[in-house]
Amino acid sequence: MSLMLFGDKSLDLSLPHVMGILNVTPDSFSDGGSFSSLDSALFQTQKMIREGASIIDVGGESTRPGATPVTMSQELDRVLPVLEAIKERFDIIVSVDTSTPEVIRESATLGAGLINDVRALERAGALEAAAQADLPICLMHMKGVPQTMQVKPDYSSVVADVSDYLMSRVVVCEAAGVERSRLILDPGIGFGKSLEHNLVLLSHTEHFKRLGFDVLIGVSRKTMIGDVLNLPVDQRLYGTMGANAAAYTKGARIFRVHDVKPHVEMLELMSRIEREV
Ligand SMILES: Nc1nc2[nH]c(SCCc3ccc(S(N)(=O)=O)cc3)nc2c(=O)[nH]1
Repeated sequence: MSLMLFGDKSLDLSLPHVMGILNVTPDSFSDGGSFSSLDSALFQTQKMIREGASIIDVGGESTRPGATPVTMSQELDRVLPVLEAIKERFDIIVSVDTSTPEVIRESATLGAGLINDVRALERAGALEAAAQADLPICLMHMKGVPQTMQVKPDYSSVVADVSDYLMSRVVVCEAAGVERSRLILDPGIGFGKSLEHNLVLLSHTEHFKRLGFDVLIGVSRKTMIGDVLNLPVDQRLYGTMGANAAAYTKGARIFRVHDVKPHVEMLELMSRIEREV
């Protein structure tokens, strides 16, 4: 049993947990912004909860390669109404996928249970806002910026480089008063990585676990699946499940996915069998 507090709820992170993706951006890379309206966002949220999601991840800024940056007010206008509406209607942990201090602060006030920052609190003011929010924080590695991160990404040793970076962010967080027990690490699949880099990172998921942190993986429908299987984004479920299954066997416990039910069922069997003595 290893409980982690997520706002007013807690999760046993010795068990796998599915984080359902709720993109409230018009250009989200995989569902084409089909959840732009509040009603459809709530419908999708209800569906993912019924399918067994432990966390709903709300993101107001698309950070896929080539994405155009959003303004702070755009991000606030997209995220906060959805967060508020979800908290009013459902009993679920809501994580907010943001790098923006004001969004971190407002989201914490409105009852967010996790800050999920693809920029590992690098933005000015983000670290202070997250420290004050007293919430768990996912620190993810991104090399460069979404607009150019996929242009010939290069590492001397991708596992060492990514873990050194994440540990440097852990040190900075601790100095700001964030206890380690609140931190989750994420190698950032697809964020400034080649196919090979992504495969090596997934193969070495255990390395991040051995650093003493819970690990979150976000591989759902991403290009690396398409590169391996030569399939379009709407046919990458099985490859996504394979990647998540491999990451599970190597210690990952939170899986950020579009397809909740398949992963809940897959991970139920995997965790039951792994626990059998
Ligand atoms: N913690 C965490 N949060 C996340 N938020 C997102 S948004 C996805 C952005 C994207 C889309 C597609 C590609 S690609 N070119 O590899 O297909 C890369 C990035 N992802 C993650 C992730 O992984 N972890």
